[in-house]
Amino acid sequence: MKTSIASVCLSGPLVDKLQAAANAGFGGMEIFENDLIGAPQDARTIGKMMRDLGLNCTIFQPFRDLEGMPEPQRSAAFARMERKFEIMDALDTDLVLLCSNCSPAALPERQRMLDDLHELGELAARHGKRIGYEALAWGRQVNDHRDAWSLVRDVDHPSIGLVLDSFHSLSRDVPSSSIGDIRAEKLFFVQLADAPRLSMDTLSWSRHFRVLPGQGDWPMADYVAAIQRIGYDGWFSLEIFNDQFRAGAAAQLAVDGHRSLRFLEDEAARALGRTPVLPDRVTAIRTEFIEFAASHEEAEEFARYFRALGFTPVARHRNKDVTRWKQGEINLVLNCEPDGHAHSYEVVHGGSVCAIGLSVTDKDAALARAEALGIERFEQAVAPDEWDIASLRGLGGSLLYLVDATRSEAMWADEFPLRQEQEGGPSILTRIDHVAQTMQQGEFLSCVLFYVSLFDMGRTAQLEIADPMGLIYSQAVQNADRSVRFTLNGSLAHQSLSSRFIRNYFGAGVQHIALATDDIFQAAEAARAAGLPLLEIGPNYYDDIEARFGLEPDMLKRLRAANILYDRDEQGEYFQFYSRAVAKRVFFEVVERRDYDAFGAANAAIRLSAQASHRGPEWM
Ligand SMILES: O=C(O)c1ccc(O)c(O)c1
Ligand SMILES: [Mg+2]
Repeated sequence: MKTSIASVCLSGPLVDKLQAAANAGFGGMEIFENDLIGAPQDARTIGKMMRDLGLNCTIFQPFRDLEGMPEPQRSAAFARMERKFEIMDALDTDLVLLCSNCSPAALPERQRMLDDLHELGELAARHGKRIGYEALAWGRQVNDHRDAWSLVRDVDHPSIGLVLDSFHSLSRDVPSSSIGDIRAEKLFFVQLADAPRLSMDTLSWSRHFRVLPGQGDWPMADYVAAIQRIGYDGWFSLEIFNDQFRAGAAAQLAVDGHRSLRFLEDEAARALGRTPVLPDRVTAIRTEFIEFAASHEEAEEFARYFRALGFTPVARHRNKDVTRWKQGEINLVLNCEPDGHAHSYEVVHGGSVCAIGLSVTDKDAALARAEALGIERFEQAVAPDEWDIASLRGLGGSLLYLVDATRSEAMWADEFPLRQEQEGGPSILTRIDHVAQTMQQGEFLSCVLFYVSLFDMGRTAQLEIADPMGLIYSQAVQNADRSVRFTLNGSLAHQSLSSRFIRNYFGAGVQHIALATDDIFQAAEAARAAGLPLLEIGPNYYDDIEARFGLEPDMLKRLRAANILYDRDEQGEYFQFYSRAVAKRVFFEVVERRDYDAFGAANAAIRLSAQASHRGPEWM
């Protein structure tokens, strides 16, 4: 796939955009006229810079309001176009994007539009240029690619072709099967953007909420497959207007953009029954371990929490100051080493989760896919007798370890041979239910793409959760059997819990870990008896759920006594309680699911309120 990105997607001065796109591996860039107008370099210099960076100028855009205009606007538009051809010569592109007319003056006369496009084709041909005609979703007369195609087809001029833009097609639910009617040699250019499903006018939606393929809700692979099926082999170019991206780092967006196109190319190849271009998406079997980095002092506090939650320190690492805590299937690793990644992480963030270990069906295939997606590997020195566990750079500088599921037992036995205490009695907590990661709002979409492009995971809808100090956005990524789930949270509000976490923590990271039990009441009682500091829930909540769910008095009493939150939907019931935060950074949740698949979103606001009452130096 020939990959391009529009200059408008990226933040910063034009030359920085060029550099970011080239570094990320794009073969071309669409130059937006405003980016050029604002640049201190002239068009010829920009054109030369692009060539030096190996970037094609794939299209110059946008040109507006030409076809079907009355005089004198009509002649003025043609004269304006002729001037643009000079800029295109300097930029070294022969293609200009003509948006369907949005002017109130545009006349609803098809023959006039055909005549104008034909005359434009003649003008362009004289200058060695081509015109790509794009139906904007809010165009005055033409707002559907089928109508744009019928004009292009009937004008039948070699210099007049079509531009498809997934936003305009999919925001109006134009069926992708209609692309089958388009002749490949008349399709001059393709622009791609995904978007969340929103109900708003198409112009506002388009100009503020476009996202990268894979970050939104649309069937992008079907769209691309339909285009490839007709034999198109030209550019696929990201055109993402997004307020967050404009405020973010160009380098990161360019890397994510390139990743999104690789992912999409692979999905489209699979949809077409062609040879995939990437190794299969990685099947994560379970969250094998959570690794905490801590100073000796903070390690004691973590250890108190682990004990109170029912964990036992079962073994120590063969060479290192690292302890394996275990309960049921759950492994927590507490790392107090004086150097290495965990230590560096601890120095920056304080005692916290520095790594997550996932067991996967095929670690080598996982690494190959990660590499093809431009996901950075992490390597550090290992002693000759230690396992070199493969790891990737995850969120906020933390690590994501990948272990072959068939070898995980051998890994534990080899790496942690020094027995400590015996695990006693049946485990109350059985497995890791989900891991909650908090990040800046600007990192959110990048993180979603990381998980869904690498792993065989889907996304839930994005939810808005009311924190007493502002909205928090939350979304989960999870695999089909729900054995691995991450919830992602971000907020723009300065004083929301998410934002305070990021400030206090110096970056994005794991904010809480949810552990599953088959008996929430037993788990809550055991935690209380063991002295786990619990998050207390106010009385009004219990009055509310009594009224909402018609709970039996006895059940209500038990929930209230144990600070357990409750939810119910059409499928089942959910029970949850929370610890206070260890070292003011990370807290634990215990959940029992009874045929329930969600995360208790209605309770999140209650939890946030309870935590907000611990603001100040004791802020969670
Ligand atoms: O929002 C716009 O005006 C606009 C301009 C150019 C495009 O290619 C497009 O898809 C939208
Ligand atoms: Mg477009």
